[in-house]
Amino acid sequence: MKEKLLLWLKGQQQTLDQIIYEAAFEYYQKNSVKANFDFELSICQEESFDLIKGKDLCYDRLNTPFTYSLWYHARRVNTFLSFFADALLNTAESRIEIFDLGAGTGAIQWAVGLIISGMKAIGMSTPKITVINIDTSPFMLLYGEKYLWRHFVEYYPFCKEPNMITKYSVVSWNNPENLTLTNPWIASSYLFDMSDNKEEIAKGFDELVSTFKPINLLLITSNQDKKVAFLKELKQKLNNEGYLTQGIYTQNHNLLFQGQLLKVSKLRQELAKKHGGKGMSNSATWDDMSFIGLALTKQQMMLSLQTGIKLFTVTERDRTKIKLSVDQLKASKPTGKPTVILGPAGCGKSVVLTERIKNIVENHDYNPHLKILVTTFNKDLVRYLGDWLEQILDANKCKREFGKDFYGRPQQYSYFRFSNSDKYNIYVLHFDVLPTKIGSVMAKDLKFKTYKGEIEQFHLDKLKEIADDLLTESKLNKKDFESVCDPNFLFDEYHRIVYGLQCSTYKKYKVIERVGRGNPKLRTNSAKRKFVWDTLILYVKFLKANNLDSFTLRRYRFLQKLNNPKVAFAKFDYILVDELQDCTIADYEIFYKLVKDSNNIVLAGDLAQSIRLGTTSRVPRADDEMMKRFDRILLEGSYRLPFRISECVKGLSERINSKRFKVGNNESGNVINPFKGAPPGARPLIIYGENWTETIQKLKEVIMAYKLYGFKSVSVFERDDILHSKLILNGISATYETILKAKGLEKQCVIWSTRVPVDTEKEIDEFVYTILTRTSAVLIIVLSSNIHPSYIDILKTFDRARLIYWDSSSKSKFLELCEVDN
Ligand SMILES: Nc1ncnc2c1ncn2[C@@H]1O[C@H](COP(=O)(O)OP(=O)(O)OP(=O)(O)O)[C@@H](O)[C@H]1O
Repeated sequence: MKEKLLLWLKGQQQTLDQIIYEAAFEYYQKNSVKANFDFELSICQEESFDLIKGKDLCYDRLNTPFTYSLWYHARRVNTFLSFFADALLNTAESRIEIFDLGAGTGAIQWAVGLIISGMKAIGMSTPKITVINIDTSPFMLLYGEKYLWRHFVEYYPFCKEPNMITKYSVVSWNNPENLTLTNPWIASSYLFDMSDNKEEIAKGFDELVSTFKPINLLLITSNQDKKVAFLKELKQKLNNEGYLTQGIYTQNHNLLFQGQLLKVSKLRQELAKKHGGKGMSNSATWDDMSFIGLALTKQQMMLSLQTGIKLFTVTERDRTKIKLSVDQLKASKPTGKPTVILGPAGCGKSVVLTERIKNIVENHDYNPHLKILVTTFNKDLVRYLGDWLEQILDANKCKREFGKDFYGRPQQYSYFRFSNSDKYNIYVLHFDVLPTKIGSVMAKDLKFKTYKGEIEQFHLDKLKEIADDLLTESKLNKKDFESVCDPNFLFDEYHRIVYGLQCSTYKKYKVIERVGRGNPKLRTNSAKRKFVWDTLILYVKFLKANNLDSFTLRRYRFLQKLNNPKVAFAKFDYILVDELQDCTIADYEIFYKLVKDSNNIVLAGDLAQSIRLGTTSRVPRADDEMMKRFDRILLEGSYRLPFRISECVKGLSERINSKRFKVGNNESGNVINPFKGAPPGARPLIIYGENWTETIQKLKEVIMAYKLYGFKSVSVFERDDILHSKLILNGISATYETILKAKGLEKQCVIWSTRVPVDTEKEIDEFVYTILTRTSAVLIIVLSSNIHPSYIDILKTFDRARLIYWDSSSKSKFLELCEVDN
């Protein structure tokens, strides 16, 4: 029978060539009209050589599957035929579910479809087969389904349902229809080829094998020394677990199909003539010289599983479904010691904090006397933390109540009250409302100013006015003092040094070490320092005289009250703070005064996202007397950022760290590293348009194409209202964002517009880094012609192999800005 089947299969060579050609031709006709088609094609062609060079191919461009199918698809089908012919002829099962991990354009599905068509043709009965294609690239899966497979079943109609059921899933498969898995086989095609995280993927693969207990396993990898060595390690492990090696398939193995794909090669040559592209004119062949395959088998009890399959760890937004990692779990256990949890953007600090609260509450068995404060510096994050707590706390044992403003409108902050409790047990409050909500410090608002921006501007204008007047009066040399008259500098100096380091007297201020403040430098005891102090004193006097305050002044009054032994406060049993990078030493002092036992303070954050305090931010250190006993926990890897984006922005995160050392703050931030099991996702996209029409047109195309990654709306950073409204006018769902509002939160598609400079001079790196690390799926960077020089410096830190230029003008502009030869 095998001979007969092989003979039938051999006869299909030309038909398969024809199908790949037809699918590609249809794709070409539909897509070659696109403005960036030529550029895309040539880059995809160039990038496909990365595979040969042993580098990672990212599979995240529109045309990647098209060029891939014209070279690799046929080879892969050829590779898989021998294995599946052996396996299908030897099985007596009536149903088989094949999981193809790293399915790409679906070569396994083709091989299996061809074999069962052949078995049918020679009169054999065939099992009913379900193929579940799982891949990290939605582009590859889409091309496999909508082009290749659609044409394939026209020629091999036996492969339609019910004989063969095909499914496609990006990254993981949840078994949405509760399919009963009776006889799963698992194939992993080139899954362990990713250079950086193959160990982690192998770990996940091992878990899959023990969960699904597949009878047949097929592992395929590129035939390169390191990858073969890795495969051998894996083989050893699986052998130890009882899997027997059935066969090793290499290029020497007798491949069924030989020679050239004539139709496909002809198309390649036509494409080369019309569009160019390195190597495009080369003929495609059926030989596969570059793989090694390993088939394993284990006879075992069949299972009836209804579970799903997870290829990578995907960002999970539903708090109840998050399975914490071992490190996260460890960090979430209350230790009876003050704790600092540090880690890069998206490593799960907020997840850990909420889990720790749950543990505390459960350890105290929802005791109605328990009093916990959860606070952070961003209103929306306060809401988010409250939502997460609501999801994981026992709804039968506590209820949430939202705070209300003066007019009774619900606010983002909330409280949890346990059953049988006559007071709030958990306070989830924005830091800026602490003085008023728990310190009874009256807010002296600027009644005539409504918006936060307006209020801030009022303070800046006042500082400028006071500094200028003082300079004129004191007859100092204007030029020498210009830098210290900058109202932004004065505003920050007041918050970060005078309040932050609690310099209540000039005696202290004149000599204090202003760690991390950079320029302008103020020598101790200098005339400049005295000038700054006098200005700030006049400013505070002005506010007091006019019955006004600022958020810093309110905090200061709160701390004064806490320091006053005559004022009694009902203290908290536990205090947990998210985004510690926004805490000054004075803020830490507030926490110390508010907690009954300083062992019960937990702080979490990331100094690299320090957009308020910049390089002055610091975590409690061993040399701070009151903070000596802090346990430090470091979490690693970002669950939020797709692998490729982490790789791209790593240089920027390293630069932020080294900058801190340069200004004398030796407390380093956390360099971002992709979480090893994170899905690759798409690389950041670079777009440039000569004018608005061109920019919006390109953005529309990109958004349409990359929606495959699952986002519905885009988030426009930073303060670019024109871009935001133009997108809305063009029917694109978009939100207008500022990083002060969005820090600590995440968005599915971030657009960073480089058109508007951020309104801070010093923390640009931290600002932009925080913007770039908000995305959980897609990042689009829109270049502009008059881009701020600091933004150019940031673009220069990007790993260029980890960028997608949308078209040639976007590429030229990027390289021109970064002064790199095109
Ligand atoms: N173990 C996990 N499994 C799956 N998803 C996770 C896991 N841990 C965290 N996440 C997800 O990763 C994202 C980032 O988590 P979180 O907001 O806690 O990170 P963070 O360190 O606080 O980020 P930032 O520094 O930006 O504030 C969230 O969507 C969260 O649900």
